[in-house]
Amino acid sequence: MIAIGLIKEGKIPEDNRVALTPEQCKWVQENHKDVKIIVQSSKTRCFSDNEYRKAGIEVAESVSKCDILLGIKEVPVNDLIENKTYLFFSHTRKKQPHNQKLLHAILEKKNSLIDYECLEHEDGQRIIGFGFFAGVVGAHNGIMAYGNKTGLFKLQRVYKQSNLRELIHTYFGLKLPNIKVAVTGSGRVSSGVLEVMNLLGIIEVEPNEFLEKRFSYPVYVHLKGQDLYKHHKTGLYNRDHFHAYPQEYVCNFLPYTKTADVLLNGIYWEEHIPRLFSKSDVQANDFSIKVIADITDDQNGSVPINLGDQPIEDPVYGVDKTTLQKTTAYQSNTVDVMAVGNLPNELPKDASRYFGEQLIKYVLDDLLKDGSDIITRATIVEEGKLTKHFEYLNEYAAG
Ligand SMILES: NC(=O)c1ccc[n+]([C@@H]2O[C@H](COP(=O)([O-])OP(=O)(O)OC[C@H]3O[C@@H](n4cnc5c(N)ncnc54)[C@H](O)[C@@H]3O)[C@@H](O)[C@H]2O)c1
Repeated sequence: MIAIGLIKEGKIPEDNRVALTPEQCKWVQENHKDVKIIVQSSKTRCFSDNEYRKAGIEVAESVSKCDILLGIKEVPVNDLIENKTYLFFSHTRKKQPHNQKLLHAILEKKNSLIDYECLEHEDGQRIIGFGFFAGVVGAHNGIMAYGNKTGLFKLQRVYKQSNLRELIHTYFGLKLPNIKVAVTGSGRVSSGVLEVMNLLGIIEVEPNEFLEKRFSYPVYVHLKGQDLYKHHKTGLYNRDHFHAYPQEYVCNFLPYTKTADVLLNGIYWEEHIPRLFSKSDVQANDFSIKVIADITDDQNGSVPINLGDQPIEDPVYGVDKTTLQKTTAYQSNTVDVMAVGNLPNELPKDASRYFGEQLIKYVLDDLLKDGSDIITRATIVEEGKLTKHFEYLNEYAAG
């Protein structure tokens, strides 16, 4: 018998998502007779202890009897139990300083660590992620902020709805003004954004139409890599080349800053990738963007006026167009920025259900059997030792 524990999230602020919903736990137990799931009691999880009990799942204060422990966010060092296999987002593979002690403790306590972020299909596509729901919530919040700023319409908060279906109901009867929305990115975040565009009845137009035409109804343009970047010499875009040599590319986004009202940003960004625009572009008289939902959410990243994160309850701040300093949102001289690092927590039940589905489909069988290439590539630590793929973390983990 293999015992799997769903751990109570210990990171502050506490995450309300979970790796398997009550229904999914029930399904796993019914379809894997050799598996028992124990849920660690939690008052803040999006599914209550009682919902698990009703599904026939044991709820307990401790999961120390379990072999495999599933969490979401980083496990506090003092909560780590020795000799267990943990799965969670450890945020250690880029040597993040704030998690150095955690990796060190995992080695000391002879744990194994499989990081969800490193679970990838053969072609490098990530198996598990919450991007779609970040896109849904971020797009909603961006359009909501535009409504708040202009007073033209009012959208409700996502986290006050119990799930995505209920959120969709709140869109009934809503008539948006003829705004122009620029959507960037081609991953899961942007697919969540496009879902909301369609649900809100915002119509897709081509880049040239978006730049040149006026519309009497709300429109959006979807800008992917090939629309956003070109090689500084050849003027061409090649995806693999761009990923390898982003510093050789320039960004074509500037004209959109002079016609869009809202930017919903979902591109992948890292240091050498050109930014969408520069800080000083915001000061130009013809900078037309009033609201930016920076769903990607890198401080001073693709959106250079991302001046840091906000909590879910208060997601938007203003950036003064003259001083470029953070200020109160929704003033006449501000570009209003929505920047939240845990957007999927506004739709925790849907996000958890999706997460569990991917886990069951692509990971669980391998985890219960002898492992697989997917599991091997995502295993950072095995029984207290860094694996071959992650030996580069040696110094970091020792510190
Ligand atoms: N604010 C939040 O709560 C939140 C939640 C989830 C994701 N995010 C962030 O949003 C961004 C997009 O996430 P996603 O889930 O859409 O990602 P994804 O992995 O689904 O898609 C990323 C896209 O970027 C491209 N890409 C991958 N590697 C690249 C590289 N080296 N250079 C350029 N492009 C590359 C991929 O081809 C893909 O189209 C990420 O930065 C992610 O961290 C934020």
